[in-house]
Amino acid sequence: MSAFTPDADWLHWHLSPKKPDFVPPEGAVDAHCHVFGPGDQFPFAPERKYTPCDASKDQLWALRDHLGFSRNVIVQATCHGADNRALVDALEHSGGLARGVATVRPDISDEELQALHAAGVRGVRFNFVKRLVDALPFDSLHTVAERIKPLGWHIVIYFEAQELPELYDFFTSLPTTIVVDHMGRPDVSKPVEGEEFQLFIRLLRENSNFWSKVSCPERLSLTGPDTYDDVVPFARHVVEQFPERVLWGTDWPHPNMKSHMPDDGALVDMIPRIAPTPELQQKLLVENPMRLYWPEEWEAQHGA
Ligand SMILES: O=C(O)c1cc(C(=O)O)oc(=O)c1
Repeated sequence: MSAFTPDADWLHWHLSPKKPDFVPPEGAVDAHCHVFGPGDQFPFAPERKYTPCDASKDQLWALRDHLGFSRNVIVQATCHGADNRALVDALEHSGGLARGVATVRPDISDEELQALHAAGVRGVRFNFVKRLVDALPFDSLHTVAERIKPLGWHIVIYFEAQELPELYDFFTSLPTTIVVDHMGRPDVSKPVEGEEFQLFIRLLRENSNFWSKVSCPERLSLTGPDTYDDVVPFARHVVEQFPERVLWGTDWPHPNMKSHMPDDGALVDMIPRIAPTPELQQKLLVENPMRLYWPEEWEAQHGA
């Protein structure tokens, strides 16, 4: 029994996802997923904006194996605030098959940063989605960016498309590799070639340090769960334009989904629609995440 009761409208993650028809290439990485608690072991943060159901590391490994993936990148969920204990515990019990993205405050000590690095953390997340966090001032974020840069870490940013014009200059002032969550959450009722999404494309085109996750059709789609058809042209465009700078993830356990809970196997089956060739699939699922999260291993096998 968890010490926490999930929000009344909380949707539990899918308990019996289908076995995907698409078989991921050997060594595929689910590069965006979370662990929640368990709450009685790793309490949710007092400042959280939602209380989820538990989603443990062992449940994540079971999903990884079921979907035919080999590794995970676990992103610190906002319900844990800057308390990275659940993340670190998962990384330390992953047998080297998971790496992490943490949330840190500007006053974190060098020792704490080193301990996160030793556990497998390779990035920090800056969240600009107002329903999820109280925003930190840009100065603090710059301080964090300068603190983590010497470790070779990158920054993951989460924002919604309508915020990009205002945040654009701040984003391009950051000094590391930047990974954008969920394609910057486009409004998919607007055209791929329209002004809003093209600003995001410009961000990637003009700044070679920017990467994108082509994840979360379940959050972005307006047409619904069967095929998520309306998201496909956006994701495919990004994969085809920037094949060396894209990542894919399940987003399990899908925090804050209200309309439905996706079947993770069906999400995997979307991959060939957004990355239609074996070459693109290999980059999206293996080469790119390995270069970013396990560079020493990748370079030892393939050269820099
Ligand atoms: O859209 C969301 O609600 C959401 C939340 C979180 C989180 O709470 O960390 O992470 C995500 O990737 C997406």
